[in-house]
Parts: sequence; structure tokens; C-alpha cells
Amino acid sequence: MSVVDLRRFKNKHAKLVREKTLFLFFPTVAVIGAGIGGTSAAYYLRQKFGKDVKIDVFEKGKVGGRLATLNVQGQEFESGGSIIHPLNLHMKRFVKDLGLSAVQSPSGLVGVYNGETLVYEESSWFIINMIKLIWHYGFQSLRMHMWVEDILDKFMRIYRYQSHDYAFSSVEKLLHSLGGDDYLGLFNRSLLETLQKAGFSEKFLDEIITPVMRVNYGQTTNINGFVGAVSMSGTDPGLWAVKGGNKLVCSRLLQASRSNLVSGLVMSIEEKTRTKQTGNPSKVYEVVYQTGSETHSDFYDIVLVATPLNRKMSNINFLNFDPPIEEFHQHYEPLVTTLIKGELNSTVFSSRALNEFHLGTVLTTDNPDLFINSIGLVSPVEEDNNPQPKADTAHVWKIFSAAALTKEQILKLFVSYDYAVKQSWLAYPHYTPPEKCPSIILHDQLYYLNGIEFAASAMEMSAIAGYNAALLAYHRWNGNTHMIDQEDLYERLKTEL
Ligand SMILES: Cc1cc2nc3c(=O)[nH]c(=O)nc-3n(C[C@H](O)[C@H](O)[C@H](O)COP(=O)(O)OP(=O)(O)OC[C@H]3O[C@@H](n4cnc5c(N)ncnc54)[C@H](O)[C@@H]3O)c2cc1C
Ligand SMILES: CC(C)=CCC/C(C)=C/CC/C(C)=C/CSC[C@H](N)C(=O)O
Repeated sequence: MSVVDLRRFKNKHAKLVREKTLFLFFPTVAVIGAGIGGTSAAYYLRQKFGKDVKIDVFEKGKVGGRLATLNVQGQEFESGGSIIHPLNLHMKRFVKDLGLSAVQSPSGLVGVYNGETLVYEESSWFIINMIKLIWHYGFQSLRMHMWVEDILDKFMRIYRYQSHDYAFSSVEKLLHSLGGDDYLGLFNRSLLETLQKAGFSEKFLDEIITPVMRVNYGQTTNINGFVGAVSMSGTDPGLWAVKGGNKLVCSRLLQASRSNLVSGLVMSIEEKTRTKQTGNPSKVYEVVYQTGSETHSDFYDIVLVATPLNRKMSNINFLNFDPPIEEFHQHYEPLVTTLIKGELNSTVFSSRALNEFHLGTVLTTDNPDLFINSIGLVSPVEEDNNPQPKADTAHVWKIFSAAALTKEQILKLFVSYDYAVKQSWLAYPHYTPPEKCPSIILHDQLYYLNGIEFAASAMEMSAIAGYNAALLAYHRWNGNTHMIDQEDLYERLKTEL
């Protein structure tokens, strides 16, 4: 090779390296959905890929998605995701790092109504509660608490894995890394089967566990054992919410991620081949979206889908993929949140008049004659644990029901009411274990976050999925295969700081 040839070769090589370096460090990224999943993904993508990467976040509705509020006569109340567990460390960290603050969630007394009578009623005296629980159910309540605590203990391992940058390519692998086959077993079997095998009585399951599944997931003990445990942890003490509304976390994450918010509806994603300056073809994704009556499109190297993929919720078409992207037909549970400011008709639930009725929440058993899942007192998003009415104003109650309440139904529950407002949701997956979680990697650089909801749907789960997808995209972009799907992580990380 002559000196000239050598110089030419070196120049060409340098150009290739330069281009690859640019290509490696500056991909363009699209995130579809600005709920807690999409905005946390954008936040972590920025942390991993650095300041020069272009990140566009598409949102067809409001930032926050299923984190939203409703206005009742000048005050805002949570209408979607409302309570956060004290051990939900990503949510905790967001609030701290984004300059937000926490308020304690209302923790009034709880009763369980079976359509005829209150089968269980909490007392404000701890010791009386203990005696009541043991009297009715033996030590099952304590055993249940220990069962949930054990699952939560293992769940906490995810924070260590993620802080060391490890990512998972499937929800099943993520669950397995937390608690091995037992954890996967929880996901693959119904809560009912798991708890029956563990010796819990029918009475305890009907009167305590089912009502908790109904208030939290609008379903019965036929849901999987993992989401059942998450739901039970939603009765732990110390639950909290974000002052001003949980949706503030999403808008602050978006701001902190320095992403561009594109207010538009994504209609399709298509794999395309583009020829780079080098003449080398490269794969990109064309995202076609609608803003008002206009249709636009842009090209991205990486796409993260952060919304449930089904016709009713996102309706995104995947075009020209070979093999085609799998179709998702998973059913989401319809649920209506109704907020009512009024005077409760306490005699529906007990013979006591309102001034002697001290329950803050009434849960219900699985009785087809009941038209509500639950009813509970709520505080405005600005206030701490204080569902007290200001002088001569009525309380605000939150009702969850499978269908919208009729006026007759509202008038059955309330002696009188000043104001009622409702929001209809496709709230959470309808859980039918055993089932397969949708893949996280849909295509080479196309990722799907919401499969995690099939393990359990909660704010923290979406934040974990957002972090995982950002790490996965980063590692796959850079060829860091050793950071993905590592086995025995818990044992290996025990010895690392
Ligand atoms: C009534 C209710 C109560 C709940 N209570 C709790 C609770 O107390 N605690 C808890 O932890 N969790 C709770 N949850 C669950 C929690 O709210 C959800 O798991 C979580 O908010 C899901 O966030 P996400 O970002 O994954 O999805 P979403 O919030 O659904 O975000 C997806 C976003 O994508 C947008 N989008 C969809 N399609 C497109 C498209 N084609 N183009 C552009 N944008 C699109 C949507 O508009 C939406 O904003 C509750 C949920 C409901 C409905
Ligand atoms: C993810 C982990 C480990 C814990 C989350 C625990 C949690 C906050 C569970 C609640 C989940 C949920 C979907 C609640 C819906 S209803 C909430 C509340 N009862 C209300 O009245 O709004």
C-alpha cells in the first residue's frame, strides 16, 4: 500500500469512526406517552445518553395520563393514581429531586359491607382492632402481613439492580431476578389459589382480601398473586401522595429531562431504511402523528412506547415490520371514579346515623347486587390527611364503581349532595393468570414499557419500567450485553457497594 493509499485508508477509517461515534452518542429518541412511565423513561434516558440526545415525548391528552385530578367546587382531588407506598423509592426520589413535597394520605377507619351489613369494622383503638381481628379471623391477618412483607422485601432488590445500571429484556426475567421461581409462581397463579394453599380461610378471603382487591384493582382474588400482594401493601400505614397532585411528578420529570413535548396522537410507527452520508443504510423508525387536523412524521433511532398497546387506549399501528409486531388484545378493566360532595346516608351501611358513623372508608365484598366497589372520604391534593369539612361544608367522598352511577344510585348513597363529578377509566389490566407479559423489546430499538402492568399496575411499577427501558435502550445501543439479563444479580451485588 502506497503512502497515499495509506492516508486515504486512514481518513476513511477516521470518518467512519467519527460517524459511528456520533451515531453511537447522539441517537434521536421518541417516547410515546407522558404518563409516569413515559416521563420517567425520558428522565432516565437523559441521564444515560447525555445532554446532546434529542428526546421527543408524544402525548395525545394531558401530561400525567392516569395520574389526574378532578375539580370539586374549586378544590382538586386525585381521580386516578392516588396513594404511594412509603417503600416506593423511585416516587420518593422524584419528589425529593424535583422540588415537590409529600402529604400523608387519609387513614380513616375502614369497614367492610356485604350488601346487608358491615361484616367488619375497624376501631380507633389499636388493641381493640387486634382483639377483633383475632376474634374473627385468628392469626390470619398477622400471617397475611408477614406474607406481603416477605414479597415486598424481595421486591426492593430492583432498586439495587437499577442503581448498578442492570436492565432486563422481559418482565418475567425481572421478576425472576427478584425472587426466583417462587416469584414467577406468584405471577402465574391466582391469589386465591396461592392463599388457599397457604391455608387462609374462605371467610378471611371473602371479608378482608376480596374487598381490598375490589377497592384497589376493581377485581376479585382471581388476579395474580403478585398484584394481590401489591394491592395488600396498599393497606400499609404511611401511604402518601404528592402535594398539589401526583401528576406534578410527570410534568417535573418532563421538564428535568429537557425533552420536547409534542402534543399529538401517534398513529403509526414504521421501520424504514435511510441512507447515511457514508452511503451505509441504517434502520430508523418513522413516527407518524396528528396534531389537530395536521399529520406529521419524524424519524427516530430509538422509540419507547409508554402506553398500553391496545385498540381502545392507544391505537398505534406498526407498519412494515418483518416479522410483524405482535398484536396486543389485553383487556383493561373499565372503572369509574365519582367524587361527590354531600351528606352520606350512613343508614345504607349500618343502623347508625351519620353523627355516630365513624368510618372513613367502606369496602365491599363480591356481591353482584352491589353497585359500588368502595366509598371513602378524600382530601384535596393541597391538604395533609385532613378530610374534615370546613365550617358548614360537606365532605367529599370518592366512589369506585364498574359502571357510571345513576342519579337514583347516588341518591341512595347520599341524603343530599351539592356536587358530583366523574371520570371513566380503562384503569388496569384484567388479570387472568397464568398469562404472558408482553415483550419489552418489540423490535431492534423499539421498546414497550406497559407490559409490566400485567405483573402489577401501579405508579412505582411504571417508574421501574421507565428506568428499565432507558437502561435497556442505552445498553443495546452501545452493545453492553453484559448489563442485560444477568443471573444471580442479588448474590453478586451483595459484595458490592
Ligand atoms: C382510578 C385509578 C386509581 C389508581 N390508583 C393508584 C394508586 O393509588 N397508586 C398507584 O400506585 N397506582 C394507581 N393506579 C395505577 C396508576 O395510575 C397507573 O399504573 C400508572 O399511572 C400508569 O402510568 P403509565 O405512564 O404507564 O400509563 P398512562 O398514565 O396511561 O400514560 C400513557 C399516556 O400515553 C398517552 N397516549 C396513549 N396513546 C397515545 C398515542 N397514540 N399518542 C400519544 N399519546 C398517547 C395517554 O394519553 C397517556 O397520557 C390507579 C389507576 C387508576 C385508573
Ligand atoms: C408497587 C408496590 C410495591 C407498591 C404499591 C402499593 C400501592 C400504592 C398499591 C395501590 C395500587 C392501586 C392500583 C390502588 C388503586 S385505588 C387507591 C386508593 N384506594 C384510592 O382510594 O384511590
